Amino acid sequence: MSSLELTITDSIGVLTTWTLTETSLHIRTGTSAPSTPWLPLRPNNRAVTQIPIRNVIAVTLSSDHVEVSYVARKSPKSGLSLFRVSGSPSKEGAQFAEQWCGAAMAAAYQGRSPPKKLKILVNPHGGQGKANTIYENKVEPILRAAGCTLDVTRTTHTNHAVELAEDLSLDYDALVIVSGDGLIHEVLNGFLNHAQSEKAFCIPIAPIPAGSGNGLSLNLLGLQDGLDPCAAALNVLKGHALKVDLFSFTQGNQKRMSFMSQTVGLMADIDIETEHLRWMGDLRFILGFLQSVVKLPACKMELSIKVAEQDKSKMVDALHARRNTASFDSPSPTSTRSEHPDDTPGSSGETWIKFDKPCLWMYAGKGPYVSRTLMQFPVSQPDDGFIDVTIQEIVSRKELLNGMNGADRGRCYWLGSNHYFKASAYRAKPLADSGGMLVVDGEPFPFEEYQVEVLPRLGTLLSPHPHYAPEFPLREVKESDLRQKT
Ligand SMILES: Nc1ncnc2c1ncn2[C@@H]1O[C@H](COP(=O)(O)OP(=O)(O)OP(=O)(O)O)[C@@H](O)[C@H]1O
Repeated sequence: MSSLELTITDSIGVLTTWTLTETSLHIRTGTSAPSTPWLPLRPNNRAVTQIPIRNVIAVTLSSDHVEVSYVARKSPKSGLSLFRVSGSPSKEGAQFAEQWCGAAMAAAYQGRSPPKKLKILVNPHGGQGKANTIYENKVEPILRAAGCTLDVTRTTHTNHAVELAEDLSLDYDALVIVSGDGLIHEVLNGFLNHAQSEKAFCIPIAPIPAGSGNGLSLNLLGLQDGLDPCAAALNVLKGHALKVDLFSFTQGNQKRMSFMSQTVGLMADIDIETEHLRWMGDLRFILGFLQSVVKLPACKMELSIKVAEQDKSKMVDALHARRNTASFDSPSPTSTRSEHPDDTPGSSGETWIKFDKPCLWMYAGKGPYVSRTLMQFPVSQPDDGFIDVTIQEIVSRKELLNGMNGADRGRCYWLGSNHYFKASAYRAKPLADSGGMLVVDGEPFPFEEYQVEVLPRLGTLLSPHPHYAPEFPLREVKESDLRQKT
């Protein structure tokens, strides 16, 4: 597309030029000045405002009035906010203005339409208890500017989201969840019991970070945007459907869904024991970690893991290969039954291994970040058909603290005492004399025998990228370096 220029007189009578290119919208008032991509337009500002086209939310034309809504940063380090700029095209330009607005919307949404009908769940109890304010002040104005129809429910009790998801109408374009990871867990479990379960799992879920860990949002949007509700709202409008593997979690005769993690041992203790510090946001996990290191509790359990890969270098190579070739594809219903029913050891080149040494923790899951401070699964991929299973051997307090330095960049991946497997299934059995906790997607479960199987590509999320956003830039770090340079 060659650039399209529209001349507009703004509300205070200043002549401006709006130039549309394939990648951005430039708004020039008066003489040009150095381009400042993050600068919002202010009256009498003579600079050029350069808006990435992805940040444009709506372009409307009514009688002789053109309005552009977009998100931008007030400063390079701040989060995104909603801005509007408007004015009147010259009389001769009225017809061209219509053409220009159509082209701008087509560029802004890459030829697609913004979602029309959204179901929104707001959990007033999530994280620091600010979900309502976050939704009303930041998210709703952006979704309204894009012309979406919003059907909002505030959850009133635990499992309310399960009940809502069980009966969810299938005609929503997306389900927006203003909370943390716990509410997403509830929604997926509601879908499991939906009368048209497979279709329900095709409704794309978009998280808006208003919980404590917000792991899913961090994994979809990255560290800079993952905790920014406006960036997450932009993802609701612009994200593509990304198919992700989910997990079937079976305990006794109870089957549930898990999408993010299961953990036992020290990491589980932290999650539960810092519950009352929810007001601290994700800092509660660091505080909990330091408290737990003093106790250094050992966890005794028997693990059987159906391993497909355990070579750490090969897993990194596979991750980078996937990032280079990933693309979006159209979602199709996927069976809720496991594709790995065959428990025969060695089936499909996979081998069951046993691990029963006491350990500090076992953490299994999908998505690099479980919270901003912990990249627990750096080589995780959305739909490789595997769950990443990690086991931290018992090490000294000093070694543990050293090893966790750089945990936000996945540095402990390379620790020799951190066993890392790509698996299609695993079973965990707590040993009789051991008390302990089991946490699934951040929620407490009975510390009893359970098993997990991967359900390939069952879930659907909205994502700006066809892969997880966070990068794992660390190549192999020598064990000695891990010990010394911390
Ligand atoms: N109105 C409510 N009152 C009390 N609890 C609620 C209410 N609505 C939902 N819940 C419960 O709040 C819990 C916490 O929600 P969620 O996990 O989304 O936030 P979080 O724990 O702060 O974030 P994260 O899981 O990202 O750390 C969920 O288990 C959910 O069942």
